[in-house]
Amino acid sequence: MSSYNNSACYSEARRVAIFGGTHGNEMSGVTLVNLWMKNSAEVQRKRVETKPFITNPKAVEKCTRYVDTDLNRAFTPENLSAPGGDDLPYEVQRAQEINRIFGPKGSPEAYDVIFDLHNTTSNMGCTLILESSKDHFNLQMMNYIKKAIAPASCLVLLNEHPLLKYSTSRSVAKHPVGLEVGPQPQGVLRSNIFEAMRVILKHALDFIELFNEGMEFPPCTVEVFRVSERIDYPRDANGNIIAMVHPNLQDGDWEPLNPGDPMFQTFDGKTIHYQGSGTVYPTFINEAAYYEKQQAFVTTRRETLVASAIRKA
Ligand SMILES: CC(=O)N[C@@H](CC(=O)O)C(=O)O
Ligand SMILES: [Zn+2]
Repeated sequence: MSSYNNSACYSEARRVAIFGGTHGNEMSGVTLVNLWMKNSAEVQRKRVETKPFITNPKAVEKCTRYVDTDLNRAFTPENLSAPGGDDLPYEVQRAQEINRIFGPKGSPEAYDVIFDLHNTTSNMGCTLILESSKDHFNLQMMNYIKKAIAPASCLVLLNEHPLLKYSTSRSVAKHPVGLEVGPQPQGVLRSNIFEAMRVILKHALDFIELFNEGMEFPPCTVEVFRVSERIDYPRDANGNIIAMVHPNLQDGDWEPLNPGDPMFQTFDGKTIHYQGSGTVYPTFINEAAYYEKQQAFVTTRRETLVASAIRKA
């Protein structure tokens, strides 16, 4: 019996995957997953079967983000059901394979949890990315990890924006978790970033083990940063970028940005100010991979979510 009158039940989370190389040039995830594929003792738990998996081996081989198209945008219903076999773009074929192994997406057979390991060139520190504010299992996991790593910190980015949300590799799981750690240049390994990622994974797996052992987690609150708006670089009539991230904003991920604050600096030295309606928390500031996506940074708004008590069904 539960000691809380409002606890959410989730089935045991036995099948867990750790994805690396969804982007082939994000080296912490690639390296950790390769390491754990050789020897997975570190990521196994008594009641958890963990499968480390390289999702985009061709991109890893070439040390590039992707070969034909971004794998972390490819898990749409259209792609996952597209006929065409070998004629499809490589990442669409790969998405279908991953969906067969770890999904099918949205079905009871899908993996319980997928951690997808990413690095960013932005100064974001440790960031966990969620896709739903209603997944109390994941919210409890966030609370557990935050407490376990204190006084170090990790923030939670909530991407459930109707237009800005995308179809991620991890979205085939019942409980998708993105882990984004930076700053780390593309194709580069930094020991501090690698170790930070490793520690988060350890606590995440400990949480799942405790849950599977039957531990009940009391209600809690979790601070999240909800994706609000995509901000592009200023451009001329031909679409060419005419300004850079302003020095005051550069590396200022998660710092409040207020109306009137400097945002961009044109090549001839003019400052462009933020014109929004209130305080936002910018993140993914000057991420290298987002130039092709016309995104200089995203704004987020801070909110506190309530997670119900959870226990194993
Ligand atoms: C820099 C980077 O690749 N970020 C990830 C974020 C995520 O996993 O949601 C992406 O755009 O797919
Ligand atoms: Zn990535």
